Formats: sequence, structure tokens, C-alpha cells
Amino acid sequence: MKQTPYDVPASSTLALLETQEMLAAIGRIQAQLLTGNDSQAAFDALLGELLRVSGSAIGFIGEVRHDEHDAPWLRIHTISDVAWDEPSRARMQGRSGGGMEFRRLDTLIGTVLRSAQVAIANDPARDPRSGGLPDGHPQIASFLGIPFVHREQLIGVVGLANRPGGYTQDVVDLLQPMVETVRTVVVAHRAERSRARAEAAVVRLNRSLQANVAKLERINQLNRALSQLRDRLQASPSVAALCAVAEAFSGTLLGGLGGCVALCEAQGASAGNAAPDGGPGPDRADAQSGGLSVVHCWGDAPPAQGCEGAEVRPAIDPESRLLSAPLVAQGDRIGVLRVRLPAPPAAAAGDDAEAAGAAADAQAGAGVGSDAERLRLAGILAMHLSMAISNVRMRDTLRAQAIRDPLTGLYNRRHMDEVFEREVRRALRSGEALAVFMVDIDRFKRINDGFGHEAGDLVIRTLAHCLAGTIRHEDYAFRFGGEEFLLLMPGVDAAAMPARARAVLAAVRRLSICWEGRPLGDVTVSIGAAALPAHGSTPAELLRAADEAMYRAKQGGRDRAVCA
Ligand SMILES: Nc1nc2c(ncn2[C@@H]2O[C@H](COP(=O)(O)OP(=O)(O)OP(=O)(O)O)[C@@H](O)[C@H]2O)c(=O)[nH]1
Repeated sequence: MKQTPYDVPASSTLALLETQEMLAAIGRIQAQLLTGNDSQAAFDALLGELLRVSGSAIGFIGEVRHDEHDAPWLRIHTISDVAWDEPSRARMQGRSGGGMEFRRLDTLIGTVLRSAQVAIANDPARDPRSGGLPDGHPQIASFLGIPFVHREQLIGVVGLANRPGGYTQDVVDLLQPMVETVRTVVVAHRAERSRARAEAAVVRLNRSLQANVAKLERINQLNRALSQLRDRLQASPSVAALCAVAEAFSGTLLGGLGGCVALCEAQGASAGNAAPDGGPGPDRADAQSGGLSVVHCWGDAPPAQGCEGAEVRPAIDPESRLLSAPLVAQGDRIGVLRVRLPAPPAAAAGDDAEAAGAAADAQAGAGVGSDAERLRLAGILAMHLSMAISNVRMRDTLRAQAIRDPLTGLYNRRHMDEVFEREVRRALRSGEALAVFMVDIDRFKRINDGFGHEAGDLVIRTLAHCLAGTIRHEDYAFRFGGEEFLLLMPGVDAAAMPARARAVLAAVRRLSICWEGRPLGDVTVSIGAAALPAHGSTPAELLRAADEAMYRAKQGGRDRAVCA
């Protein structure tokens, strides 16, 4: 049997040598730990020394942990090679579950864990504290469990077994410096673990801070874009200009490759400035799709077909990658904004698979450039566009109401004052001529008296239409009042007036108007014509000259034109 320091009288030279050797080993282990920071190597070396000094055959060093019910268990840092089956070897070598764990408390080890007291059992088979050994476990002839504490907490256990002759308190005392070193290493190991945990937490925190900063930057960027969108829409005077803004922002906000704005047919038709005097037509493309008219398209434009449904939320068709955001104003669907989205990231193989997977996750989630974000932004873009279209239309309607005569659709007298003033100034500046025709229906009172006021209205409407159709595109027709009209013809001088007047008279003579199936008879007009600069250089002077000429035309027998 190998002699241990305990077996030799303490006064003997050999015992002193052993003690010195143990202290030297402790010094080596501590130095190694300090320089190499390798607590596993320190645990292994310490167990070797504990076995050697105590003369034990097997042993372990374990650290106390607690389960969710606060029951203690041991995480084994090092253990003699006494595995009894494959699972125990796997656990011992850390191949399964991070190493061995002693969780049973009905054993001698459990006794030390529960009591935090040294346990010596020199006849374990009959010891009432022992709950037995797992099947196949090597026999234990003697056992020594030494707990160690830190800040009054049990933090670990040194277990030794199979010392020939068994264990006594003297062995425990002899091992104390070694156990103290084990305690120091466990405390250092714990500190290292919590430092690593803190570091990992800092790294995680940093990552989440970076992600939050990126999110905030994206939110700021989007807020800036949305505020610019609102400003640009507000400053856009027509549906065409609004659609151009939608085009610009669909790229910024949705990353669209092409798109279109389609308006419901009735709405699409009213998007322009249709007027009886041949003003500018509606700004709409030819493409038609069911109840929708494409009024603006750009890039690789998608078709408007398939947008006629009643959905009020933006949606993406996964097959075609078309994003459709309904345009809704005052609860009515007025059209759709449709954008062709880029294809989602393709599945990749090998090293790229992870990156592609992350990109696909982002696509599916709510991150930057994801479909969820695009849907949200498309909804906002569509909402602002709908409101802006509705405002432009309302403004156009109010403006039309303010400048047009409701009976004939011609510009009214108020608008005439504005246009007349502007055209006179323009003509004076450019040196161009400007002709003014005062047109008055002849013997109109007879129609009113003979057929009724509504028949009279029909004649006024028909004549307005005739005048608007007879003048040139750059001319203006106004309802001056009652059955009187005024034509403004930029570029027409006194010499050209008779021909133009003859054309008007002839067009009127060709009219054939029936009321309730009865012909209303011939309708004629008298025209008084005046020209700038020959007959005046202000609207008032020209009006007076034309009015006087018209009076002379009446005097002269009507159905004629007289120049001032
Ligand atoms: N139905 C209808 N009648 C109108 C309207 N505005 C004016 N009138 C009528 O037009 C008629 C104008 O009559 P007068 O000014 O006597 O002239 P006239 O009968 O056309 O005869 P001359 O101008 O001399 O050829 C009046 O009877 C008005 O009541 C209108 O908006 N609708």
C-alpha cells in the first residue's frame, strides 16, 4: 500500500516533504490558473493532487448549482475515469448535456449537498445515508465528501472514495489547503462565467441598440419622405401632377419597378377640364380596364386589370408580385395605385443560404424593405394620394362652378371680366389684334312667350353650344347675360372680323331646334363687332363699341353683323 502523509507521523521528514510537495503543487496550479486562465486544467490538476495526497482511488470536484425549485445539484468539473456505461461516459466527457450532473439527493453526495457538512462513510453499503449506486457503478468501499463555502454559501463539494483503510477527520484536515485552493478556483471560475455572461449581455445589448438605431433612422427617413410626399401632393395642381408625385414616391417608399394609377371610369372622366369651349382635355391615357382608366403609368407598368374588386386594403399578389393599393375618398373607391415589386430574394445554396434565409425572413417579417412594410407604406401613399385627388377634384368643381354659367356651361360674366382684361393687356403688349363680338338672339322674347321659358332655355343652350363649336380653339365664348353672348378672338383684326361674323351667322342659321316635337322656327342672332386697337384699347371701350354696333345691327333688321 502507498504511504500517504496521514499514515506517516507528522513529525517525520517524509511527512514534511509530502506537505511541501502539496504546497508546491498548489502554487503551480494557482500560477497556471493565473497565467493561463484555464480553470479546467486547474480542476484536473487539483483532483490529481487530492487523490495523491489522500491516497484515494477515485474522486471528483463539483460545483453547486440550483434547479428551478431551488434544489441543489452538482455540476462536475472533473472526475476520475469511472464511467460505467456509454451514457455516463458521454456525460463525463461532456459529449452530452455539458458534462456530468449529480442530481440525486438520497446519496452520500446528496447528504453533503443538503447538510453542507463533511460526510465520512467507511462502510457505505450499510450506511443509512446512502441511497445506493447506479447499476454498473464500481463498488465504493469508503467515501469522503468535503463541502466548501464562499460568502456563507455552499458552492462546491470534493468527493473522494476508496482510500484503503477508510477516511478520518485527520485526512480532512490534511486536505484543507487543497480544498481551499479548489474553492478559490471555483470562485474564479464563477467570476469568469459571470464576466462572460455580462460580456455576452453587453454584446446582445449593443446589437439590439444598433438594431434600434437602424430602426429609428429608417423611421426618420420614412417620416421625412412622408412629409415631403404631403408637401409635394399639396403643391400639385392637377391629377396628372399628383400621379407624377405618386410615381416618384413609389420608388422611394416601395422600391417599385413600375406602376400605374387607375381611376374609376366616371371619376377618370372628370379628372380633366372638359368644357364646351374645347378647353384642355382630361389627362388620361388610352388604356382602359373594366371600370378603371389608367391615367398615369411609369417604368415596367403593370396592367390595371384585376383591380376592380371591392378591397379597401393594400394587397400583394404573391404570383405576379403586384401590389395594389385601393384609392378611397369619403368612403368611395375612386381608383387604385398599382406597383410592380421586385422578386423576393431567391433561395441560395451553401454559404449564401444563411444570408438568403435572413433576407427572406426580413421579406416575410416587418423589417426594412419587407412586404409587410411595403403594404403599410403603400396604404399611407394611397391614402395621401386619394385625399389629394379628391381635393383637386373638389377645387376643380368649385372653380368650374365659380367661372361657368350653369345653364350653358360657357364661362360666365365674372370670368369674362378677368379674361377680357388679361387678353387686352396681352394684345397691347404683343401688338396683336383682338376682336370682340357681342351676340344677341333675335326676338327671343317671342320664343319665351310662345313656347315657354324652358323652350327659351333650350334655345340659349343650343346657341351656346353652336357658338362654342364655331369659334377657334384659342377663342373664348362667354354668356354675357340673358340671351346675350360675348366672343373674344385674339389675333383677329377689324379686316378679318366680317368673315368671322359671317361664319357665326351661318352656323346659327343652320340650327333647327324643336321643343316637345314642335319646331321653334328660325333662330338668328345680331352681332356687334369691335376690334383692338381700331375701336378701343380697354375692355370697357371695346364693349361699348361692340354694344353700339350690335344695336345698329338690330336697327338694321337683325340676323346680321355690324362692325364698329
Ligand atoms: N328662357 C330664358 N329667357 C331669358 C333668359 N334670360 C333672359 N331671358 C329673356 O330674354 C328676353 C329678352 O327680350 P328682349 O330684351 O326684349 O329682346 P328680344 O326679344 O330678344 O328682342 P331683340 O333683342 O330686340 O331682338 C326677355 O323676355 C327675358 O326674360 C333666360 O335665361 N332664359
